[in-house]
Amino acid sequence: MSKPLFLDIPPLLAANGTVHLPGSKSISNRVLLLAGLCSGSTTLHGVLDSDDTRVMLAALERIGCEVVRQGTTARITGIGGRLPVQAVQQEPIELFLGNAGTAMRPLTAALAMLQGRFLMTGVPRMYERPIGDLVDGLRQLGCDVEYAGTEGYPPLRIGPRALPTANANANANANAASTLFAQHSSLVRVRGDVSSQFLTALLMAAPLAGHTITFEIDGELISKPYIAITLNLLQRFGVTVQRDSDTGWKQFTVEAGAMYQSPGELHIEADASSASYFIALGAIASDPAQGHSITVQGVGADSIQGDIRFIEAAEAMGASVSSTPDSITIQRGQWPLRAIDLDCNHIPDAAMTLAVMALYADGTTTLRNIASWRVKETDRIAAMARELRKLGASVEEGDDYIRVTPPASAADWRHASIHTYDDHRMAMCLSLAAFNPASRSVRIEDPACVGKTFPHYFDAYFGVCQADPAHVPVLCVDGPSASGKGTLSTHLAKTLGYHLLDSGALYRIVGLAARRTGLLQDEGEPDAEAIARLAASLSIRFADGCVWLDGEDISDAIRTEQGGMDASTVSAMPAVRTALVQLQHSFRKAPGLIADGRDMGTVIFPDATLKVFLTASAEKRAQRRYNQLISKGFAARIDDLRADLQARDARDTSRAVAPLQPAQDALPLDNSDMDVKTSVQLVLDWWQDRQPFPAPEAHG
Ligand SMILES: Nc1ncnc2c1ncn2[C@@H]1O[C@H](COP(=O)(O)OP(=O)(O)OP(=O)(O)O)[C@@H](O)[C@H]1O
Ligand SMILES: Nc1ccn([C@H]2C[C@H](O)[C@@H](COP(=O)(O)O)O2)c(=O)n1
Repeated sequence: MSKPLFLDIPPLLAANGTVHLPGSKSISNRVLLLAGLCSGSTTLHGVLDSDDTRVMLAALERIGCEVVRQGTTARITGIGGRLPVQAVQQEPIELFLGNAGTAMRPLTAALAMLQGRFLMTGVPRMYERPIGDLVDGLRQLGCDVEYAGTEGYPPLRIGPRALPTANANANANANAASTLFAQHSSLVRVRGDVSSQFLTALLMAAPLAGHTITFEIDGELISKPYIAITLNLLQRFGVTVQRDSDTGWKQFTVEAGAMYQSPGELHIEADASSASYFIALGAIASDPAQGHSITVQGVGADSIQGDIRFIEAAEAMGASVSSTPDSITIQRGQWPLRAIDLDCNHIPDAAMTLAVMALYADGTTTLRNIASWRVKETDRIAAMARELRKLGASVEEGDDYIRVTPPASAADWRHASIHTYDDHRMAMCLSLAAFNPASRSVRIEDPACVGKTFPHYFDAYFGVCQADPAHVPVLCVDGPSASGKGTLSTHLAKTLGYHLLDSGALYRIVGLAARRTGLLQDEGEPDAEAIARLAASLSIRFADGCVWLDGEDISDAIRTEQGGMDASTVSAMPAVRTALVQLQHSFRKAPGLIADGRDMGTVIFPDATLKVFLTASAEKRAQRRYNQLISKGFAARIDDLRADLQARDARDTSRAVAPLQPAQDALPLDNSDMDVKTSVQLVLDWWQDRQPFPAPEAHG
């Protein structure tokens, strides 16, 4: 199945718990490149695993670095400031960099300083993000960078940098050329008011020039904290950047002889911009009166990231925050939040979160000096204004500011389907709108876009959010054995981003445990009360697609036909059914639940949003089960399987408690002649019909 089209977030009530954040994107991509330019190996711990770092790693491998990844640790063996011979060739090497500005800009600068040929490409939005000022800066250094599409924008074609000898194009002559170059110095003028990434890129590449370079900033340098990260990390890789004595932000000099030196090992702190969503979450929904708080691990008071100053802005809006060197704890302080008027130039990315916090403020919030929003993953000022209006807010936007007035009253909040513009930050910060006082659910379109920096964002978010169970939507799939409930339910859960309850597995586990302990035997009447006590005491865990009982993976053990019959036997015991009710209810958590079984719609979740009763002819079901077993290498006889299915159906249907039968309000679905894809789509259409949002449009 393709990427989920949307994620519906039910109304949320409160937030409490601890979140472990992924590594910083800004630091990860900088240190990956620096490690790639060094000699020798550098081991980086806590590397962000996301779209943007993946394109950087792939590019490093293509230019000749050795990359070994294990979890969040990466060992990079760098090229030592010089391309390996195989990378110096006539045909350009294409490097696809997606929509990763933190890869496109610094890689362009570094590669342009070297002696190879490259074609720097990306997604269509990347071709709308200006890069002309960086290219101008590189050309001042003798770099050969051409626009392969529109002037001023990627894609870019890079050729060997001109060196001051007659035949300096060859890598072999680079030593002689750089000796000559060391006697030179360059003054490069760089615009500072569009993106600080241009200066970052030039500074990181400067040691490759082989001579002294002074960068002079034209205009006011924006996003200075990002330059501070660059300077800090360059220092850790042995490169000192000298700064002007006036403000420190007008002139930067990298001396000839500066050379990258691997620090050997480096730990990357968690992403401060990603922390902003959880800082805001704490401020909005962690009520100290209920003993609630949100703790963010991995980034804190010692952070080198500029976005850590989001804390000050959140405090200005009323958050109560305390920090350790590597953690932040947040609770609700003033409520409603306080409206603010803030220059956000120092926290451009995290400031988007303030725009959503503004929905919960006591007046109009103005965020200023955010012109850079317009050239990010999308035009974030326009996008934010449009989406906040959908929720019921009044929004004024200017070239470099946004002004947000919350909905006048609870009744003015709207159900909104939030378009995310392939922008991870739009998806993450707008998820906070689900705490609205009108208990409106919020649809986040294309939720997978968070993969750019925080692939497991929604797991982390729902892991600390609480909802009234009555508000958590449930979709029940009941029906006889082998009708395809599990298959359908798994696809639905994946597509809707919901939790999955395989209630049959619970009865199978009880059956297995009862047989293992001798409480269930082929002969004699089993002691139902003893089996119910056993059921209540079991330590069951569903994780990583497996079923665990007391630490043992029993996924296969419960799937035998004997397991099915034992499950059917214990499931007919009223005491066993009662013992499992609470456990089944505990699966009902935000954002929603797909419940697969026999009595999901009739007994366990009678208030479910949608109930499907799935059937298929006994013949088809036996055939499917047969195929299933044979494909797993088990011996099977179709006649036996049909007989077992019919015996199980008879027992499940005729038992006194919670028999297998359609709920009165269930929609029947006979999939005897329907493939999986069609039945999944049909149920999704039924589901969509019951949502307050318009049907989504497919996206690429
Ligand atoms: N619509 C369908 N068309 C064809 N095959 C299907 C369809 N739905 C499911 N199947 C196949 O039928 C087999 C049984 O499906 P599944 O395990 O999902 O059934 P089930 O109802 O959950 O069974 P049980 O109640 O025993 O757990 C699987 O191999 C599955 O791939
Ligand atoms: N809600 C449920 C789910 C399952 N059972 C029983 C009936 C089945 O024969 C047995 C195994 O279920 P399966 O894994 O095949 O779906 O468990 C039930 O009574 N109520």
